[in-house]
Amino acid sequence: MKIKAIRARVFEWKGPTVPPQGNFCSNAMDLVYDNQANRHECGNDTMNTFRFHGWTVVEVETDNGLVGLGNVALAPRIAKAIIDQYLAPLVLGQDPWDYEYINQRMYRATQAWGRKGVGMAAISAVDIAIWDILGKATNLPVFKLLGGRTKEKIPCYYSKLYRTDLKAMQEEAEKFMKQGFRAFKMRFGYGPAHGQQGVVENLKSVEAVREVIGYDNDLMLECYMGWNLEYAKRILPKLEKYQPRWLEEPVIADDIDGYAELNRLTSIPISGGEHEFSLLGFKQLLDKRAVSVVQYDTNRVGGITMAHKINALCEAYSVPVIPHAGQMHNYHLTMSSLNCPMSEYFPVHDVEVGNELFYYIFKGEPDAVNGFLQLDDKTPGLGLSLRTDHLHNFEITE
Ligand SMILES: O=C(O)C(=O)C[C@@H](O)CO
Ligand SMILES: [Mg+2]
Repeated sequence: MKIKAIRARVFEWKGPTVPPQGNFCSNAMDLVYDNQANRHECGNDTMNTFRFHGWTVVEVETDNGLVGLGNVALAPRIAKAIIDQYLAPLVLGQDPWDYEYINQRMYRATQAWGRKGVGMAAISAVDIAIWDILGKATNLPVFKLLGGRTKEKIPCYYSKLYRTDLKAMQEEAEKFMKQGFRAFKMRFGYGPAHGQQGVVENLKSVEAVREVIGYDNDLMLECYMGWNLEYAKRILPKLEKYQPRWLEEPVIADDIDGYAELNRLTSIPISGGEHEFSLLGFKQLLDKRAVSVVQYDTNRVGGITMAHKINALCEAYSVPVIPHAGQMHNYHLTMSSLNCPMSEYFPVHDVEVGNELFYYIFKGEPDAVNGFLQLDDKTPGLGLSLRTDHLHNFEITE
């Protein structure tokens, strides 16, 4: 079997979106938009550079007619250019079963500029498509090629609860508790740029959600790189009484020593990884004990080939892996490893940040039932196909 064609298309959402509300998610840009002077630059939406309204869909085709689907949501137009200009010539003509060799070719050929960020994301999309082909070629789901079924079904945590008004957050938590979720991730809205008032607001939101979900459900706290070490050290002791399962991305991904200091500082496990890339990138995080939960995203880290290696590495360090975002490319890794206890799960909803666009592009994603996800033993490959019913809302670049 040989790879005969690779097609990368950018799907950009032009349909209706939920307008951002100020402070709905603390993030790395907060510190460059102070509260008053220049927030108008971002239309009062400091998260505006962290939207995922464009996705690159990759189709890899073999000489015996199999087509594998891959995806990438970081800098989609750049990812397409990387795939078209740099990766496709390395992959065309190769046997998809030589997936390790192919992944190494793409990774090594782009070392000068691609070992972090969109270079790795582009590699991920091609690699994911190759694994989809391998599943289709063997008539097996991808997880059966990685280690098989390690769980009867996958526990998942409800992930949204962006910072809106506290009553709305409580109603949202209530609604999804009733749907059977037993774990919830919420977003902080404030960070160092908002002073002590922001600290109080952050604590109020955690209090409000705990009030609804109680203490026999898991609560995870998402900072999305919006704090710094000083602020995190100040607020962490105040958060301990809420017993969060983890505190996610308190500082920017490059501040690995900051992660490690916080991870040693309190009883709250620090999590991260959705902005880390490659096997050796995660070795660095683990060697420094920077995180207690690893959250790579398979469509960023280097694909299924790389994620499978990172799963083994994390197992050796006894650090659990709970991949970022859920989505099918991650579910197969989670199903196939005992060291992956659960998945993130975004509900299907109107387009907002854009993580939810996955549901508008692909068919086949499992719905959460009572806080669990199921993968089918008989569905070959990833189990995804392209939807046609939302195409009218996308601008597609070939
Ligand atoms: O789901 C996550 O962990 C994310 O970081 C999503 C991002 O959009 C911030 O909520
Ligand atoms: Mg996150």
